Amino acid sequence: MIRLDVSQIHKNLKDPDRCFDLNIPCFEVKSGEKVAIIGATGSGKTTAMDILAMASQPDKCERFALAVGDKSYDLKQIATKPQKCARIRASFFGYVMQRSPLFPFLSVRENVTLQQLVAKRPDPAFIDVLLDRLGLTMIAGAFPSEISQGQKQRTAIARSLSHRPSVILCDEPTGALDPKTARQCLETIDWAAVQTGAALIMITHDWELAKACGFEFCSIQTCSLGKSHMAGELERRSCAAGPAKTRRGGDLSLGLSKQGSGSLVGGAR
Ligand SMILES: Nc1ncnc2c1ncn2[C@@H]1O[C@H](COP(=O)(O)OP(=O)(O)OP(=O)(O)O)[C@@H](O)[C@H]1O
Repeated sequence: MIRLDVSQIHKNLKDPDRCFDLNIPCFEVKSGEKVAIIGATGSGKTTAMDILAMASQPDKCERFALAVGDKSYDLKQIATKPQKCARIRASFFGYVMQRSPLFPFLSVRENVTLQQLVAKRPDPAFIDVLLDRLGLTMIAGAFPSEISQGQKQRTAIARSLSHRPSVILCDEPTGALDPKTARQCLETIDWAAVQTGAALIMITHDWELAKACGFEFCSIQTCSLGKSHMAGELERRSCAAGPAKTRRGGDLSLGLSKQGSGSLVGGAR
């Protein structure tokens, strides 16, 4: 059983002209669950995902815990120890970023293999399967400068799945792909999650595809706290308390907050 569980997370981003506050009051995802995070552009989805993937540290955090089998990890503590943090992240997390950079001097296959080596879980046969499912077998020996943007994106997906992570996080993984290839990729991500009983979290603007692949939706609500001060909030309640409820109930809807900022409201399927 895998369970990622966070509460009362806060992150502030600011520069001289503006400020953005992200809050995650409560978010939990378990083995076999597939959660699609949706929200208007700039609402804080990537900021939230970076924190959940341990790629960025929150400013405040009450609880940040990962359970894998009978072991549990206090990620709040681990995040303060860079070496241990890197080990846990490489072992348990697979993160497909919006634009995941590849090593330019390694081939497609070598880029994918590297993740397994870092996680100390070499499995060339599993790489063969991933390359095949993602339509990359023909270009396995090519270098990043010799392949298209969509092929780079699929290589990044293969890399993030290759070490059989416990938590798979994908930030718009199919953004650069045509509809057929996008579906093929999402099905592969889903398949890999099922193989390992992983928990799957994905940011997407493609609601139809996510719905077709059986994702549950979870939205980031935004509001304006001043002229140049925005805030975003992501919440998914404990499954023990029942399925996540919408603030306004029912299906996905797009509304406007009092201050006039976009607010996207979603809920359980
Ligand atoms: N250094 C900063 N100072 C102030 N605000 C920032 C800073 N960096 C980012 N932001 C703002 O934080 C908000 C959240 O950014 P984030 O990338 O998480 O949004 P997103 O929902 O993933 O957007 P998209 O859908 O366009 O990828 C945005 O409104 C962005 O402009």
